[in-house]
Amino acid sequence: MDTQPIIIREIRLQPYCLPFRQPFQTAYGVWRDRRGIVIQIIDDRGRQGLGEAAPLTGFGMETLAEAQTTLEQMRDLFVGIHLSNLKDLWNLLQDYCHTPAAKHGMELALLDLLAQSHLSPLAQYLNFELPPFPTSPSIQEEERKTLNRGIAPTACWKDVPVNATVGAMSLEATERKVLELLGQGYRCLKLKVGLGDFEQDWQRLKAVRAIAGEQIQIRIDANQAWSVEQAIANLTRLESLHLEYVEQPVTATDLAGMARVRHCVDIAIAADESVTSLQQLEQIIALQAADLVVLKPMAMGGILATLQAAHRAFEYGLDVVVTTTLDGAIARQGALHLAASLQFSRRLNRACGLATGNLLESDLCAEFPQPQSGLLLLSETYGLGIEKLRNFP
Ligand SMILES: O=C(O)CCC(=O)c1ccccc1C(=O)O
Ligand SMILES: [Mg+2]
Repeated sequence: MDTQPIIIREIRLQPYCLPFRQPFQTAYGVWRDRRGIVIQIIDDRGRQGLGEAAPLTGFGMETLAEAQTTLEQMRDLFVGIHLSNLKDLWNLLQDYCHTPAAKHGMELALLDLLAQSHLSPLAQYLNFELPPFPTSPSIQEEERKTLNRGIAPTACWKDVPVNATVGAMSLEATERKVLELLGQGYRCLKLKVGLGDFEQDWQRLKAVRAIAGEQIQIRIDANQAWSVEQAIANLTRLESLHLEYVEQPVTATDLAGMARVRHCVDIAIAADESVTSLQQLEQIIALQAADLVVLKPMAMGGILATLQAAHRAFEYGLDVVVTTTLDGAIARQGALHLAASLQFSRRLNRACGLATGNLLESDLCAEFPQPQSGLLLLSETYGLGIEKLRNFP
């Protein structure tokens, strides 16, 4: 194994703008495109590491302009630096916590290089306990079946169960979308709610359960839209639909309110916007405000901080779901490697929110993994596994 340190020779920054296929609607409003910055690092041996910084409103992240400024500062400081391991990388970036998207992007490009220099896929590099990819098709088939039921009792990390993401849309459009997604083999659907009248959400969710049947998991995301009283009333009404969980029913900062909702309704509560740092996770634990946490590497300031938070959550008995922030292919691939490495530790056993690539009209690279039967497959390539960038605007 190549244990020589990597030496940063050049850092390139390239802004991008990727339109959504259809405007994506959440309780935050309508998103038409996704903007960010691609980070390309060349090391002394000519290898390329790729990262992506894409801040998003509502998750305590910096603005795009701030991310750009921070990345330019890093570019000027980091050329010539030697890195041998995760600890070096952690130390290099620990002062950049106030610009989580920029930190995420730089970290990911360096993780890509470190994993390549260790001749490992990133998921494996993140967790050296990981065995080589399972190669026997029979084993893979067995594991696939098990994963489709939402449990991962055997040591499989080659593919990750994912949920389909459905924006807030009309009843008819939701029904069409759900049929399409079930046809593609998804076993877990996540619907955005909380936009207008709860009556509309209720009709939509009832229709989705009727179409999907009881075997499909349905999770919903209110993106902070409800008051504590509304959340209790709405979720009580939804109990009969046997939802998997509700994400962020109330304001992110109202952890006591979220704890109250959790104690009043018979549906699992997931903290999302409420957890963008380890400190916030500790508060959620202290107040018993959630049953599980949704972790977004872009909002947490990188893969390593998310890994740390996930282990903390598991330690306290909270489930974890890794999701993207509707990013380009580079950041999605990073989140997928993280989810795979956590899945190997056998603690991550819920579908992750990583199947967001198809919401975008174009992407950062020509080819990226497509979910198959509700699973995202990892490639065996070293590092992040993205070889070729597309020419993007
Ligand atoms: O979880 C998913 O399916 C996709 C990720 C997602 O919904 C999301 C994407 C961008 C910003 C916020 C959120 C969210 O979960 O609230
Ligand atoms: Mg959410």
